[in-house]
Amino acid sequence: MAIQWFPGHMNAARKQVMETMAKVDMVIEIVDARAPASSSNPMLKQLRLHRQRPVLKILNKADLADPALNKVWLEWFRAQPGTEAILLGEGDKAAAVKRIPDLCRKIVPHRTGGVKPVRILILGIPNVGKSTLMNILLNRKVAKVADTPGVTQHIQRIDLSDGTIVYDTPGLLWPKIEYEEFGYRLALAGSVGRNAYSEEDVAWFAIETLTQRYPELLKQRYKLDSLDVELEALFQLIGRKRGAVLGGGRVDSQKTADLILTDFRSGTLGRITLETPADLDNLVPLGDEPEEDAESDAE
Ligand SMILES: Nc1nc2c(ncn2[C@@H]2O[C@H](COP(=O)(O)OP(=O)(O)OP(=O)(O)O)[C@@H](O)[C@H]2O)c(=O)[nH]1
Repeated sequence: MAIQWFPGHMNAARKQVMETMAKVDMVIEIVDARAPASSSNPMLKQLRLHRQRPVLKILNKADLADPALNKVWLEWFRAQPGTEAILLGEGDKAAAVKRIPDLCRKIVPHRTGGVKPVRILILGIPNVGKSTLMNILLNRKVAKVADTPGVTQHIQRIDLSDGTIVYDTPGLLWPKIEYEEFGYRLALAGSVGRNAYSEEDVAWFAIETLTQRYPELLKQRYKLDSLDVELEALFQLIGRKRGAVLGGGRVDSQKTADLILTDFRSGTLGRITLETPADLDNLVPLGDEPEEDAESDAE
């Protein structure tokens, strides 16, 4: 089934981004530190190969991500050709953001003679925290800060007082999701519209991921003695523990899903990163999965 996760207006924005890429010296891509690979735009890799632009990866919301994996991802990105990377979200964010223009001048030293300004394209998926960052960077309210994905709309050229030129783009997804788990991780992080994935499916994905990667955090938050039950039973148990119960004693699935997603997104569950660089070796592109269903149908 095709997933409706790519709103129509993003097509126009995508074309604009490709054109703007030709005018800039470098790219800043803001990714979600909780899912740094899933939130990286695959289009950017292709465009950069073509145009050879260096990139600064900003791993934002680092305060919500696993501190040990923050370090791992930082090193991993830095090992990629033409790539610098920083964490953002822990500690003094304003101070860290204000250092970004200097860092950009180091990344493109041929522009730093003072004659020509450094031109930067800023990219990031919806809800990754781009507006928040831009507001600090520009030191004035130019963009709305909101929780709803896709609020920012047009590419804006902004000239900073130090001569840097910033092209700010709307929160952007890409037309085709490459891997199923990438889509779920983005949905869990709150960057994909609610019409793409059901909240219940995303909450199930959250619990499944947590049982595998952060079982202790899951047990602690929901006061669970053991996780040694089927996923469905675990979901029900969490609903009961959190009081999401309907009149007849049935668990309110929608409310349970909502509670789990809110707990994850707010950091109440703890500092969680949904993927590691090692996971990248085991991905199966969507459409290339082994046809188990076809076999079982034939039986
Ligand atoms: N915990 C945490 N929350 C953050 C951080 N940066 C942004 N946020 C929150 O993330 C949400 C989205 O931030 P925005 O700045 O509106 O994100 P955006 O990328 O501009 O979103 P779009 O307009 O949808 O493209 C807001 O609730 C912010 O308060 C961060 O570093 N840590």
